This record gives sequence, C-alpha cells and structure tokens, in this order.
Amino acid sequence: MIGCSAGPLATVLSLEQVSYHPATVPRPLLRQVSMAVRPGETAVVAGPSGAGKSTLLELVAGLIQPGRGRICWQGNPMDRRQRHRRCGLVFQFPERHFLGLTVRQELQLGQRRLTEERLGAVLTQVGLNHVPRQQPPERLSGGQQRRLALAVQLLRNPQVLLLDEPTAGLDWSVRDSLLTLLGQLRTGRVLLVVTHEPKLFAPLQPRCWRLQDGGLEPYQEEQPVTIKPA
Ligand SMILES: Nc1ncnc2c1ncn2[C@@H]1O[C@H](COP(=O)(O)OP(=O)(O)OP(=O)(O)O)[C@@H](O)[C@H]1O
Repeated sequence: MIGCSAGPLATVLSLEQVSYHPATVPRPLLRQVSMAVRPGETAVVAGPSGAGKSTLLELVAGLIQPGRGRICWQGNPMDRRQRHRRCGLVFQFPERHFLGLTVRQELQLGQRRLTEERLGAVLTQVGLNHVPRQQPPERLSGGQQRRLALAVQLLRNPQVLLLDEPTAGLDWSVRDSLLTLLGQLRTGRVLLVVTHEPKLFAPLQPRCWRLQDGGLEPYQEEQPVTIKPA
C-alpha cells in the first residue's frame, strides 16, 4: 500500500490532491484539495452555499469516490469501505431523514444486536436518557432531534464524525448546548464540520479551511475572547 505523504504520526485523517468532477457539471467541484488533521484536532471547513462542502463530506464518508487523489488514515489510503466504516456522517437537517417510528426504532435501524445497556449508554452520552424511548422522533425538540442523529452515528463507534451544518436552524441556546456536546464528543475522535458560519465553532478551537471555487485553503479563525476574572 502506498502511503500518503503526511507522516503517520503527524496526522490521522488526510486528503491528498483530491479532485471530484461529476460528468454533468462543466467545472470540477473540488480541485486537488489537500488537508491534514492531527490527532485531537477539530477541523472546520467553511465556504459559501454551493462551494462543495457536503460533497467533501460525502467523499470522506465513502459515499462517493474521488476522480483523483487519496483519502488517508494515519498515512494509509482508505478505500470506500474503509472510509465508510471509520466515519459517521450526520447530514444537514438529519431529522428529515429519520425512518424509525420511535426513538428506539431509530437507534435500532441497522443495529441488529443493540443491547438495552448500549442503547442507554448512547442516549446518556448525547443527553437524551430522560426521553421516552417509545416517543416518535418528530415529537422531539429540534435540539433533541440533532442529538438523536448524533446517537445513531455514535452507535457505529466512528473514529471520524462528519457534521454537515450541525447547528443550522437551531436557536442560540440550543445551538450552544449542542456545541457543548460536540466539545465532549471530540475526545478520542476527529470532528470534521462543514459550515458557512465558522465563527460559531470557535469554542471548539478548530483548525480552519476555506473552500471556494473548488480549492481549499487553510486560514486562522479568530479565537473567542476569554475574559479573566479580576
Ligand atoms: N454528482 C453531482 N452531479 C452534479 N452536480 C453535483 C453533484 N454533486 C454536487 N453537485 C452540485 O455541486 C454543488 C455543490 O454542492 P454541495 O451540496 O456540496 O455544496 P455545499 O457547499 O454543501 O452547499 P450548501 O452550503 O448550500 O449546502 C451544487 O451546485 C450541487 O448541485
């Protein structure tokens, strides 16, 4: 297996010269995109609507295949199956894709041997253990629905959580509590967030990239000002 150029100790997730050009569009959506995420880092990719942010996540998640380039874990290129196994993708507005009639059913989908213990543990992890498991997902609040979508992915034990506009459409207090949860979930895994509002994610102290016109450039997002007590 040919290793990606970023050293295995230096990075966990890396993209090397990744391009994606669907036949039906005149220009590539992604042109030789490279990024490297180090252990313990949270990555934020910002960009305007239509820049290709969701497409980037789909590539990393193994839902689609790049025309060129490689997506690596600890320096080793991953095929689609490996990417799919390693990554959990939470789509934008994930509540629109719920299929289960109850919270329990939503969590059981694709999890044939889900024990009560594991179900309880994941609901606790996302702060939903108090919610009745027979409750239909559509009766949950907006913030609770996002937490349920995270729980669905966490059951797969992903090393990479891919989050597409995770706070979109939530009011500020719900957004803040979701950000606190994301801060907890980044322990031991990589978070890769795409958003057109990168400032919101500053509390996670991420490394930032900007995606525009098919190219990806690193940039420094301003860190939140912490006021020290007098
Ligand atoms: N397989 C495909 N074939 C043709 N066009 C595609 C394909 N995949 C994505 N696109 C187009 O590429 C553009 C980028 O899509 P994408 O959803 O990745 O952007 P985005 O940055 O996530 O946008 P938003 O912030 O609005 O969600 C869109 O115009 C989309 O319609």
